[in-house]
Amino acid sequence: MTILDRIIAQKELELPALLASAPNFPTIDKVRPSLYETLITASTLQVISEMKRASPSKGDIATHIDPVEQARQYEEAGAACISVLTEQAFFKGSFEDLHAVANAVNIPVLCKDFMIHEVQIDYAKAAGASIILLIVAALTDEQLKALYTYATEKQLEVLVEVHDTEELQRALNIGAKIIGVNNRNLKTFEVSLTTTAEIAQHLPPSSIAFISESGIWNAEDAQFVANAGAKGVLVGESLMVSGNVMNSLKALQIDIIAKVGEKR
Ligand SMILES: O=C(O)c1ccccc1NCC(=O)[C@H](O)[C@H](O)COP(=O)(O)O
Repeated sequence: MTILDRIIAQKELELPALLASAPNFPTIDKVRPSLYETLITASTLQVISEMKRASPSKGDIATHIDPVEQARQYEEAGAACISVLTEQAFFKGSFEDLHAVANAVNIPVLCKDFMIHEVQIDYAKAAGASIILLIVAALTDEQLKALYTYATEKQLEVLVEVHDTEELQRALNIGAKIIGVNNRNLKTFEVSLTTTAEIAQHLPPSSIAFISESGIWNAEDAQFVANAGAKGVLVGESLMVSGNVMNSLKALQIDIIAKVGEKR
């Protein structure tokens, strides 16, 4: 069984409890900017900054950090979006973290979880997310389409995550507008930024907002994925352990103005 299989099995175990109750978070009444619009109009690499306490590949990363304080620093440093890991068993996150962060900031907020059922999207929305993640590798084509449609009908944006060209095609088939390449192989934990460069070559010349996820530590990494065509990066561990969020995040916001005729 791969780690992704184990996480999905855990999600299936948790579904009955979610289905048996309704989300009960105080309403957050905020109109957030569209991440998609921010990405396709940006002239600097946009940073989606993640609140990540722990992970299956690294164990505990930063369990002591307060999500609201971290989120405020991300927003102040110019993050385009805040990703909040809500998965509990493997990442030590929660919908409560998501709600607290969504309440504290005005930028887009991504519910980073392993979605397999509409009820999880209901919880994400109720907790204040403006974006959800769908991982192609975790879903059948039917599930992917159904969850994508369900989320967009609820006025949520959707980040569709892929790791190879076959998954990219499946994301394109459902009309995904924001596509993230995860540089981390969720089956082996191997991280390689060349995954972004390889998959970018298969992107159609269209207005897809293309993001590179995982393994981004410094300006050199940011430059590498920007050269491959990324408009944004999703960054967790390096910002969680940096000790200076402002400097670390700003270092990633490199210039990405495309030359005339160049495909980005
Ligand atoms: O991070 C993991 O170990 C992991 C394992 C299995 C499934 C997902 C996993 N991470 C989720 C993510 O996609 C990352 O948190 C995110 O892209 C940020 O990555 P990083 O900057 O390398 O912390």
